[in-house]
Amino acid sequence: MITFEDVTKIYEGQRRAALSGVDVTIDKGEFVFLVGSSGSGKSTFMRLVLREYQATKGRIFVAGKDLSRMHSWKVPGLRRQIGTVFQDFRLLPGKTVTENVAFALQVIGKPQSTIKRLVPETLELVGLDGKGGRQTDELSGGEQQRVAIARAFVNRPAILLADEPTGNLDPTTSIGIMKLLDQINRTGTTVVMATHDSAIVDQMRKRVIELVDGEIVRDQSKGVYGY
Ligand SMILES: Nc1ncnc2c1ncn2[C@@H]1O[C@H](COP(=O)(O)OP(=O)(O)OP(=O)(O)O)[C@@H](O)[C@H]1O
Repeated sequence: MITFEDVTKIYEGQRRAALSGVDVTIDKGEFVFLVGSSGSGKSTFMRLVLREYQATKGRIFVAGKDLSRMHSWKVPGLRRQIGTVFQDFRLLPGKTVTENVAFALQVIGKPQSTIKRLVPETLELVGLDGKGGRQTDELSGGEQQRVAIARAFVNRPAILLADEPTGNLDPTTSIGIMKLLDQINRTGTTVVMATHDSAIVDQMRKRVIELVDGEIVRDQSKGVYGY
């Protein structure tokens, strides 16, 4: 589903590589934690998958497509196959839960009938049944993250990228969010999650890829946060 072949990324004006010689394959349906200290390259990895940036060297394949050869007009199509979730939720202010989730389908031109069906179905899946009419700023952090996950998943993407999704949440709420991501993964969606949350990584026992200064130093199945 995601393959990096000897990928190096050097941002413009930088001397040091943000990612260096990264070789990795993430198969369809896998759940992978990306760990590493701040600045080790986790977000850069995700931005390359989304083709927010191009690799300086090497090749990246996502859902069978070579991103270095992809025309820019095809990038929106790529991103439709990838849901994203962030630490700071990034919901639309002044809009209800339903409006936030529906918006993701409206921008890709889905018919109203599909939106009417998919939004309540997805809100139920993420545990927000009955909360569609609420303003998102009235919700708890955990509930807001559920809205963000519903929005990311409503189009049933092949890949879900989560960058520190539990970073703003307390441990109990975080466990609920992880159960939800695990449930989404079990539907066949490939999940890649960057995190500093050692307790969660140790508890979930999924594949762990560790970056240090842009290089993969560990790739462990059923791994833990640190040795
Ligand atoms: N747009 C940019 N321009 C220049 N340098 C950047 C840019 N984005 C990231 N970097 C640099 O690339 C390196 C990797 O950063 P990246 O954001 O990928 O790390 P990270 O592991 O996600 O960190 P964190 O855990 O703090 O989110 C860092 O040295 C960072 O300063």
